[in-house]
Amino acid sequence: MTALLHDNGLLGLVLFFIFVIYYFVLRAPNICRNGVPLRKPPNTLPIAGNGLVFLQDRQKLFSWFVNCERQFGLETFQITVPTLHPGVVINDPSNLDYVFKNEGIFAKGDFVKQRSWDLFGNGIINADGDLWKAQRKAGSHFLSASNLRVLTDVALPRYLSRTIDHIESCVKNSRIVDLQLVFHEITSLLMGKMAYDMEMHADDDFTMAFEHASGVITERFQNPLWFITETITGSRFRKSLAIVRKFGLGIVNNAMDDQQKSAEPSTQLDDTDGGRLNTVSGSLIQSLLAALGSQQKLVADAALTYLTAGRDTTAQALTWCLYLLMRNKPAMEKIKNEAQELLKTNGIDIQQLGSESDTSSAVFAPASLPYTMAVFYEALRLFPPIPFEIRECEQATTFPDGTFLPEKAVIVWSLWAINRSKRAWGEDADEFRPERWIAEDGKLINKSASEFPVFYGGPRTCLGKRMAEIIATQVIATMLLMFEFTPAYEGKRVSKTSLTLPMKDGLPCHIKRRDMECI
Ligand code: HEM
Repeated sequence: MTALLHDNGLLGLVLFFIFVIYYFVLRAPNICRNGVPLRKPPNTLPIAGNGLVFLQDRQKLFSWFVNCERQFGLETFQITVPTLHPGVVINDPSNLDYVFKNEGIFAKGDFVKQRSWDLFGNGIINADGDLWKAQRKAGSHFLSASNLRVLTDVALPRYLSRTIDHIESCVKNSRIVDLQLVFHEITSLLMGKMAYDMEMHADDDFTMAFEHASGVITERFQNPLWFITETITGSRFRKSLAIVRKFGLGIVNNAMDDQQKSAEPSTQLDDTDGGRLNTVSGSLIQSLLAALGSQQKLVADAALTYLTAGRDTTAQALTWCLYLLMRNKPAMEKIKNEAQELLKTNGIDIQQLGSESDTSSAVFAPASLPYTMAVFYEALRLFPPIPFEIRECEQATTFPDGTFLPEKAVIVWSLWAINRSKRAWGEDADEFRPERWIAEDGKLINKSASEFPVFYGGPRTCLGKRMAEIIATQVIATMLLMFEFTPAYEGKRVSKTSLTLPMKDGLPCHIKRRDMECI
């Protein structure tokens, strides 16, 4: 088809569109519930279907999903997009639960894989079967309880202290600080050291290239003709991919060198902080190498997928969290008071906060900071780091609500819209109200994966939820005890096009050091 387009220009294009319309629109079967075709969103066009909706800017697309959720409620509705198999949008938790529990039926499928292949290849997010199992096992080892203890006791205090030094020097020089960059730097240092034994930074060439490539991959999900438009507009994308691939192979080569160097295991037990961190350093990439063998490209795909899964999502969640807090001073105060009380109860001197010898990490655990966790969860609700999910039916099936899905049907759900459902969250669903997460006994309310699917669910549930929660509580509590933040921008912030939810133009802030004597 592509050759035809190149050789015969306009004629090729016309034939191509006829083919598309015939194959994907006129031939497309209607999806039914109890024998009745599903309803379609208003303004669905005869041939273009809902294709134009998906070409819109992402904020408009988010709003479209929210409006549909408010109009259809739990009812599953049909969407059609030229070049795609028939699709449905789901909002009903019982359907979501069915998807989570039947991952053999609902796979990423060709639709997702074709678009994300250039960036993730066979990395865990795209992999099925044995390849998925091997990467999941390697990840479970990396995120074991003992490694997470090294994260809380050694790695996070170390990198947090470095970040605080950086913020303090900006404060002294009255410089504006981009908090998105700050959080990205913390998670880059953490993941770089613990997962790959590498020094990684938020503003290195690799990160910039990865961000650009992720934006282009997302556009592929919105633009049905991406494979044509990219031949014209894709030169920066191809350069970015080359940088990302080179970086991925670099991680693997380093790890292979380390493997050879440490072929003779040391018999000395090093129980210092540095020693404990060194035992974890590179543990993810080493487990991936052990699990996947020496296929360098595959190991590099796996490593890069873990990097975006863990580093970007967590940094973005923290960014939106601080964005919401700056608009809600009482919530900031409550976090500060909660953290301060905890330090007092445990006899920890507040003056040592943020130093290399800071021991607050031992007490700043998610379970001890319910209000801080409530704020984090409320930020995840309003700004889910993975705002959309797409799956494809590997075989025909029927949802619990009676919707029959033929093989290859595409299932879409928008976390952005589900998390703003007035039916599920009340009339104030659009508002930031962390208290909705606190039960009468003061503990955090637990929601099932299908009610609050930000970390996915079932066998493929997010492996790093605990890691993200630990990082969030420590970082938020420490930062709010030490500093006051006010926005250095006007109006609202929005996200930029990406597979995840980075904030467009960052989160520039004025920061003031709190007088710790007076706290
Ligand atoms: C707030 C932070 C985070 C959020 C909201 C989040 C959310 C998610 C979601 C929605 C998925 C399913 C993605 C899909 O398959 O389409 C996922 C998968 C995954 N996440 Fe997270 N994640 C977070 C942090 C982390 C961290 C810190 C790690 C650690 C490295 C991590 C590792 C993974 C892995 C390995 C998977 C793939 C699981 C599988 O397919 O078996 N995530 N995450």
